[in-house]
Amino acid sequence: MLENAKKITVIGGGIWGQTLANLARRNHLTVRVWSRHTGEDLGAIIADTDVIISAVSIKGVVPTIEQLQQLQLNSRIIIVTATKGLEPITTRTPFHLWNQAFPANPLVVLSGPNLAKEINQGLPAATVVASYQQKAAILLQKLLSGESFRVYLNSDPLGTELGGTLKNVMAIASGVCDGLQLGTNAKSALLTRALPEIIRVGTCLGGCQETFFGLSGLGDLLATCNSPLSRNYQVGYQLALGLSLPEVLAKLEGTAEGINTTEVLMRIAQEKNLYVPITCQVDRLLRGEISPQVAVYELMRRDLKAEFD
Ligand SMILES: NC(=O)C1=CN([C@@H]2O[C@H](COP(=O)(O)OP(=O)(O)OC[C@H]3O[C@@H](n4cnc5c(N)ncnc54)[C@H](O)[C@@H]3O)[C@@H](O)[C@H]2O)C=CC1
Ligand SMILES: O=C(CO)COP(=O)(O)O
Repeated sequence: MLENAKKITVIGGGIWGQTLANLARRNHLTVRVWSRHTGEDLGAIIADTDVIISAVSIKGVVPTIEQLQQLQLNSRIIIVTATKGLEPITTRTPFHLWNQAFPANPLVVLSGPNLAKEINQGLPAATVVASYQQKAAILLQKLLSGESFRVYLNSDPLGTELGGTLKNVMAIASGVCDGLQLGTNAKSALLTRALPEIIRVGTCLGGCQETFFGLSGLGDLLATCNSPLSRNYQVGYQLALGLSLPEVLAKLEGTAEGINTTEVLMRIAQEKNLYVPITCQVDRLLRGEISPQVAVYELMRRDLKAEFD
């Protein structure tokens, strides 16, 4: 089959990059993983590649793009971005950054409720590939789908990406909620109010409302806010147990993107005058300005309002 002849390069040797590489290998594709620590020549690796999957954390996106720009990337190569974060200087999403750097290349966003450890165990999961270039998304769908990994198509790359990015802030809040043992009512209220906050920001930044009700929005919100496997959830949970942020980060394996996303999102919200009450309390908590208990109190004592406005 044509798809089986495709060569894939995964950039980023963290757990998500390795997981995506394994999914492609299960489909008998030729996959190489490049990370800044391997010392291998990236130019030689991508010379005959058909697809580049970027699975670096947000702080690696600009350096990775700059490195590829020096290699004169062939415009037939499909670029896939799997990062969930906001670039701190420009406040842009990875989709914007990749699109600006390589406007001639087909660009696909991959995002969904995808806790890497579960996928590595072969447990069933679903994800979304979204692109303005439908052919590229369809190819990715074929390359990565398998018995335990179901890939859906979407034509809203920005909304797909923003769902996965913004829910990380809510996962921190959810970890706090569970760490403080606030109960099921509180957790349900938090997650239900988190979704309109995500939609308010996500649609303002260009995503379609419908996308946020799908796998990459509500789906990923539920996965990350309910699982101790989520690093973002762990940040909130450990803060609620009384650890300081540096203490939490010293123990954390891998990247909790929600910490940076909260800070960037606060700047976006201030600039665009967006109402983001949950993000605001997470921000103050991460800055060490308030305790987890005060964050809850502040959310509960806000002015009373209509549910939908
Ligand atoms: N772990 C998971 O379950 C999932 C993670 N993601 C997203 O994928 C991205 C990567 O996540 P993980 O692999 O879990 O994180 P990780 O912390 O395990 O790996 C991060 C990777 O980014 C690279 N990197 C960091 N800074 C860099 C720089 N300045 N230059 C070049 N490379 C750099 C690191 O070398 C490493 O390969 C994050 O945005 C995360 O939100 C998305 C879906 C699932
Ligand atoms: O995005 C994820 C699951 O979809 C991974 O969550 P964490 O980055 O919080 O571990």
